[in-house]
Amino acid sequence: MITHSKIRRTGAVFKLFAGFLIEIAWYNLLRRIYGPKIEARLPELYRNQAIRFRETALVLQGLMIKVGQFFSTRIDVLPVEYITELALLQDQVPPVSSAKIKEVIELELGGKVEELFAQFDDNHIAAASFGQVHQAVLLSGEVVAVKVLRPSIEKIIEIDLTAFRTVIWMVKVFTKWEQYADFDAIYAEFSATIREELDYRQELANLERFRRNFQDDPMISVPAVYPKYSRQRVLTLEFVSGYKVTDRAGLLAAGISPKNVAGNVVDSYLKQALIHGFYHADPHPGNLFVRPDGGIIFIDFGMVGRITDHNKKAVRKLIGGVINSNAEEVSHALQELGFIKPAANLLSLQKAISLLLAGLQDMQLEELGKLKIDGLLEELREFIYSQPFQIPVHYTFLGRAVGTLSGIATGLDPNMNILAVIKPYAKQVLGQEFSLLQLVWQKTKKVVLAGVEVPPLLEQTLRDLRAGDVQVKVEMGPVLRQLRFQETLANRLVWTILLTGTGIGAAVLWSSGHKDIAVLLLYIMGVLALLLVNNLRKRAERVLHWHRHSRR
Ligand SMILES: Nc1ncnc2c1ncn2[C@@H]1O[C@H](COP(=O)(O)OP(=O)(O)OP(=O)(O)O)[C@@H](O)[C@H]1O
Repeated sequence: MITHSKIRRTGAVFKLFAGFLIEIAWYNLLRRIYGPKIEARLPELYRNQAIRFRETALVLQGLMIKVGQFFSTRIDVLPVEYITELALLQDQVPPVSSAKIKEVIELELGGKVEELFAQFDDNHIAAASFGQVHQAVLLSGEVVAVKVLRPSIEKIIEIDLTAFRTVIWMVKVFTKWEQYADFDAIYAEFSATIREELDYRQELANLERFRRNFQDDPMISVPAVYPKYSRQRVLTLEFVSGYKVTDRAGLLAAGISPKNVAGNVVDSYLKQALIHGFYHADPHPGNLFVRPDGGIIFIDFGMVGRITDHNKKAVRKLIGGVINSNAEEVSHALQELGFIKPAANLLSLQKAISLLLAGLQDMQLEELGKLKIDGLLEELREFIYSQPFQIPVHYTFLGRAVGTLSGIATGLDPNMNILAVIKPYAKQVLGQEFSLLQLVWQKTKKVVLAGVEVPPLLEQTLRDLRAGDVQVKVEMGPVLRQLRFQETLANRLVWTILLTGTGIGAAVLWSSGHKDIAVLLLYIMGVLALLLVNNLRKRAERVLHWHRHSRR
């Protein structure tokens, strides 16, 4: 039985993540003592953590399952041991009884299920983290998929969101990971997206918008919707079927070319991102069906992403800059898109970009055509980490979609030629009469025939490189440091209140017989004390560091 208790849910999440952080701190300490040989223990540590995460998620359900499923596709974020364990969450979500599901339907649609539908299958088709899907037949004879929110899921999710806020707070205080990501902004975006997913009216509107965007494209379709049978907690859709997009053998046996299917999927995403500015943000294989003609049916519009006109313009600038090998234009476009950290040194960055562009230019046309999407993503990721880049929060979902998509596309067509797929868009998106392929060829030819042509900025960069002068780093201004100092006092006060509060709470609960909760509070108090010590240590280190610097 899934618990609705705020204390128990928050306690379990807190305990799990506090355990993770302590283990990581312990590992780091061991590594400092014993050196790199200790790294052999990492896979085991990750596997154990992932198993504990999965087990807790299956007990708590709600947001934990969603988060686990979300990260199970993020090969770019989590180690493979995590991915393998979390992937099991896709098929292990415990279902709700059909009686409970029918109660929700009857409350929402205002009638008896037997009167609303000619048939309703008590066996579910899918039990997802937030909802459950059942097949049914309408009185008019259409076969439909009825998607129903789990009972009380909204309440559970609100509790879990608060628990995750606590985890973020813990990560911010206890680790230095904040330098890699703006956790507050990610939380804000994540919670807004999650709340949208809890309203099927929103999903219906998203689906209709997607349908309109693709009305002239015969290769992309979505199920019909039945608004009369849809409310906030119930969504009734045409029942669709098709081949699984990852079933290469099945597609081949049915005479469908996996290469064409991959082309259709990638093509539809280029349209979504570059032309419509509205994309399906959860393209996992279960949400795509392949039609017998190789076309794609998209389902599940709970999570969508939007790209503003301003950003679309910047993307065009970016593509133009890459094609013309104009590092200045590329860096400005990246800046407009929010990919450059505010304190970055733009000149150094432009130099780094011009190196990258020159690398692209040096590449033969054939090599460029053979670039595989996942290889490209890997290189891009390394580049992003080594430079003053940040991934703006609203691209977190696009990043995940692209990651999942590249897995699907390369699975279907390992030799996919990205240029051939992107080519038609270069013309449409840039609004100019030219062929990307021709342009790249011209550039490559120039380089190949005339020897290495070095643009002036690159020439300077190469000189700087030799002189060891290319360094791209983030500079934190003195103002920020000042602000941090002022935060310290307020933080101390919060710490004291938290520690005393938990202590008093534990004593009261113990004396009133709630020993298990009191023990949990004492546990929390212990972790808080550890955090406080760590926090004080970090501050002391920082003060010492600044003193040393200010004396220079
Ligand atoms: N219109 C439909 N026709 C046939 N099957 C459907 C339809 N809609 C949903 N399903 C089935 O139900 C499953 C879950 O549906 P959907 O992805 O829309 O729900 P969800 O709650 O958003 O799940 P998740 O969060 O796991 O993506 C699908 O993978 C599919 O098997």
